[in-house]
Amino acid sequence: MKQPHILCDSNDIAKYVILPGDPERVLRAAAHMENWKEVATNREFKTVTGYYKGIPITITSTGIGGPSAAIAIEELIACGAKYFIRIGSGGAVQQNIEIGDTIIATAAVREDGASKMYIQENYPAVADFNLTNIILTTCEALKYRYYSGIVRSHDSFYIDHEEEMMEFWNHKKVLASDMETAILFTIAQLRGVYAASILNNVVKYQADIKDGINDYVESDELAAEGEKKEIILALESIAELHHRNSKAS
Ligand SMILES: O=P(O)(O)O[C@H]1O[C@H](CO)[C@@H](O)[C@H]1O
Ligand SMILES: O=c1cc[nH]c(=O)[nH]1
Repeated sequence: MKQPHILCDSNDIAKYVILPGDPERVLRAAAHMENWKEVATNREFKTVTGYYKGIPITITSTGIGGPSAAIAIEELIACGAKYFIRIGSGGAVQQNIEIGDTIIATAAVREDGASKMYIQENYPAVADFNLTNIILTTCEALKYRYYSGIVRSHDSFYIDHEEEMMEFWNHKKVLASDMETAILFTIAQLRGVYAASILNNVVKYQADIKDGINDYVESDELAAEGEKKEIILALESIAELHHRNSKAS
């Protein structure tokens, strides 16, 4: 049965799934795979399935924010997906994080609305330890500059107290903001699938968000390089995970 929003069924979806927000990033990531084909595109959800080092992998865009990400994730799970790696963009909440740096989330502050519709706020949004550990060791091997720790997922860009809010989370050692990591981790824990999240930093801490996003849209070289790194990191991590899964079975 085709799922109502992603317009895919279980024949279209691999066990390993990569989740960018942006549908255009799906195609840029697919360019690193072999024999891929676009399975479906509907609204913000673009799905391709192909192979990386012979391993079937699906890439689906989630769109912006928790509600659309939740729809994509639930429908992908209904199609049999088991492992999810988000490849997102984020805004730094710490001064030392540069544009294009890689952020590997261990957990997310649930400042979004969608995850609260699923379960009360004291339920933690945590990354899958095994999958995240593979990403960390793969990142070390690739020699990417990276940070690992807590991120914050939110629902609103242009609120009046954005600066104070950033300062608050800066003091709480949060690394970066995005909009989908919290819902991904929450749903994965509730449904018994495995999730991790990699963010490419596209905005310096306390820089004007709009300028940062514009730089990104204008393909700022560092941000584009950061995106390429997160794509390769996700694909290489899935290759390592698959290798371990095959040995264990
Ligand atoms: O670039 P993506 O993966 O969409 O991620 C980030 O970018 C969007 C906002 O500009 C939000 O979806 C946020 O989480
Ligand atoms: O600052 C930023 C940049 C990307 N995504 C966010 O959620 N925040």
